[in-house]
Amino acid sequence: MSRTRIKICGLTRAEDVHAAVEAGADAIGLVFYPPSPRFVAFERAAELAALVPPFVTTVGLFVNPDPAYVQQALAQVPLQLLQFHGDEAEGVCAGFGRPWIKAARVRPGVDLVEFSASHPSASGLLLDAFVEGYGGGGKVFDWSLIPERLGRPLILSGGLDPDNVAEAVRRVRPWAVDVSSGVESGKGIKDAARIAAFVAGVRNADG
Ligand SMILES: O=C(O)c1ccccc1NCC(=O)[C@H](O)[C@H](O)COP(=O)(O)O
Repeated sequence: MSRTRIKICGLTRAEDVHAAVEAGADAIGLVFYPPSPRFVAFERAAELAALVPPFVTTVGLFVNPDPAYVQQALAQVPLQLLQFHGDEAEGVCAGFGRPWIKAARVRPGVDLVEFSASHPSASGLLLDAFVEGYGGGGKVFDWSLIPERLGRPLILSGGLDPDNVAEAVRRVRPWAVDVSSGVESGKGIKDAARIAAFVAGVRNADG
């Protein structure tokens, strides 16, 4: 079994990028959704992305973006992967010539098999809890709603933190986990000790 990959999302400060990389994160997420408290403008995002070493992936997160806005981001920030966290259709997500993942906002009644089938060229599916305001809500969803086979890499998110991530990894065995608020001391302010504890929890579950 390969190790569980780890993405730390919603970074806004240089010290948080360093903390994530030092702790062993595989990816960092930059939020390009202006209403979010974790939003970063392109200039700032480019500064943060410049701190990311080779073999750590920089992910750009969008919510129902105007395609021109995504193109601007790609022109100004070295993003290796796009994350669509709204209601974007396959045709929109696939239109940028970059690998992308699609977030499903999970609540009872959501058909994840159908959701997966309707985004066939996504590199992976990120499962997040349904919250008002799209994401980063720190809410856990019922993991038993995840079907046995979704046919593509699964990124588990939604309310993960240093205390519950080991159990989440053991129960779901996702390809990767994604965390934002669970490693924060305030909205958009990451806590280095919590990031390190989160990574340790994942490694503990990996065995
Ligand atoms: O972080 C935000 O503010 C945000 C806003 C709109 C859509 C998505 C957003 N964040 C998503 C994430 O940070 C993660 O991919 C994931 O949802 C985990 O969030 P959390 O439950 O806070 O750990």
